[in-house]
Amino acid sequence: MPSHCPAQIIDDVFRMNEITARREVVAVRGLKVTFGAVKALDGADLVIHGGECVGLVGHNGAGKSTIVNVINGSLSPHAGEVSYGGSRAQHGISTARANGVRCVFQELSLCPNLTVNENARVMHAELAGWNWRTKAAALVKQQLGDIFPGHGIDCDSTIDELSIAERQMVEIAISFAGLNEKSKLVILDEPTSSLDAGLAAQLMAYIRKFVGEGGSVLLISHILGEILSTSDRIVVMKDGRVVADRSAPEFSTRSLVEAMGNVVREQEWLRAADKRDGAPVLAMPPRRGHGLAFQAHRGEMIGLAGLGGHGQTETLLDLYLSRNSNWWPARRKEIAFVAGDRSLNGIFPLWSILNNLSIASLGDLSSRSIVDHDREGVLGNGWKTRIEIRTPDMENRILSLSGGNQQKVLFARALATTARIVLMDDPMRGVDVGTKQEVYDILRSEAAGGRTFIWYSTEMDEIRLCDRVYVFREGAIVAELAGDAITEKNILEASFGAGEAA
Ligand SMILES: Nc1ncnc2c1ncn2[C@@H]1O[C@H](COP(=O)(O)OP(=O)(O)OP(=O)(O)O)[C@@H](O)[C@H]1O
Repeated sequence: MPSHCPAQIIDDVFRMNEITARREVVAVRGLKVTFGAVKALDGADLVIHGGECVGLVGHNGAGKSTIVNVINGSLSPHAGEVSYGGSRAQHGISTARANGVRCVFQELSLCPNLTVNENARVMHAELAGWNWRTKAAALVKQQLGDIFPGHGIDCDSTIDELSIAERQMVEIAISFAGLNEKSKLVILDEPTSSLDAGLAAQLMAYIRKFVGEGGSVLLISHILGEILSTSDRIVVMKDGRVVADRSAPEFSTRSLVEAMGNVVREQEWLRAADKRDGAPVLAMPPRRGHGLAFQAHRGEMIGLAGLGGHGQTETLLDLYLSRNSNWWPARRKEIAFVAGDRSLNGIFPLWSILNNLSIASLGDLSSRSIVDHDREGVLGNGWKTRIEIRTPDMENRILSLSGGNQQKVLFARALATTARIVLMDDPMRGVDVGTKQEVYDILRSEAAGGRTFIWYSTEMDEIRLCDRVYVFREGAIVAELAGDAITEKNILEASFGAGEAA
């Protein structure tokens, strides 16, 4: 066996890394995909090399998920080329998988009635043989621990027993895991949409480790901070085309927003004066008999903060039920709800976009139980323009919309009602920066007009927009912050219970 001096070994390692880095993992060129009148991809090019994290950004409906569906083999382009590892092969899901392409979809795709370990078996056919359960359990446990140390997920639970954040964590872990062969390219479409800041940071750190070891990641996110901090290269899409493709340090938040075709707004969010005069419009005693009570006043924007899954969604549901009967629906609802898990609780998948939007306003749009379809159409077109729902026709099926555009419909459904209180369960999941700015303005003006918003958000920037914030820990409210006391530091301290021991 030849002996090598240490310098030579280091040289070899460097050379190997360079070869890996230049290796083309996936390349798509001149892709065209149309859905009826919509050009989802209009000549898009994208090349991903070994050992790099490519950030992919663009407005809702820009074509990001469509390009992903072509890369993972589930959608055949109408024109263009797809190659894996530098060579063209027959396009399809099995070719993509054989070339190490794994994908975490925006709409999570785990089987809800199977356990975590059984889902791993579905995704990894190589987990075969009489002891596949033991192998699956070891694989998932190890991968979850590597990405999300201290996760606390029981892998024998069925998926429907897990929170939306835990489901997202499981799907991410299963995609990175490899029994015989590691994944070469992991595509993450909005991977942090349901993760709180701590879990998102763990994932970003793992992505850097994975690409450092030669793997590749295509990271799609509307949270520009994580794109800028984690990617080596950033690709910007607009209307089905790639409009910018540069190394990450060449971008700033401003230049990214501009490249996406949005105008950067500098204006400061001025918090309104304290609105806690008069009787609260909504109140709830301390949850589980401990912690603080909840109160909301007319025109207040109240944030629910804390680590994900600590009782925020349950509080929203309790508040909703406190004003709604399950068995006798009110004609005019006092309270509207924007659901967090859009595919599970939000959209009616077989209905049109318009019907999905108007469903909560039918009482207002009808007389003698007959819906006035002209007024319904006006309502739909008004919101289509107001928050830019990208579709040629509101009569199209809701599933023809991109994920972010579906989310806008859910948002419009609640805002279009006459309800004076709006509960929002992380409603901006997957919504692009430009639209977010529009929506923040709408919220601000509606609150000034006396509407009350109760807003659970996993994004610190959104929590900072609120007048008052309740921080949750272990199912109860542990802190109340108002005005200038709403800072990331105070929220984190309350979330982790820092300072209590002191
Ligand atoms: N199955 C479909 N039927 C009809 N139109 C579709 C279908 N899938 C996607 N589209 C359209 O193709 C365009 C691109 O959608 P895509 O999902 O790729 O956007 P995206 O950039 O991923 O958006 P988002 O940020 O909201 O996820 C959109 O206009 C969408 O409405």
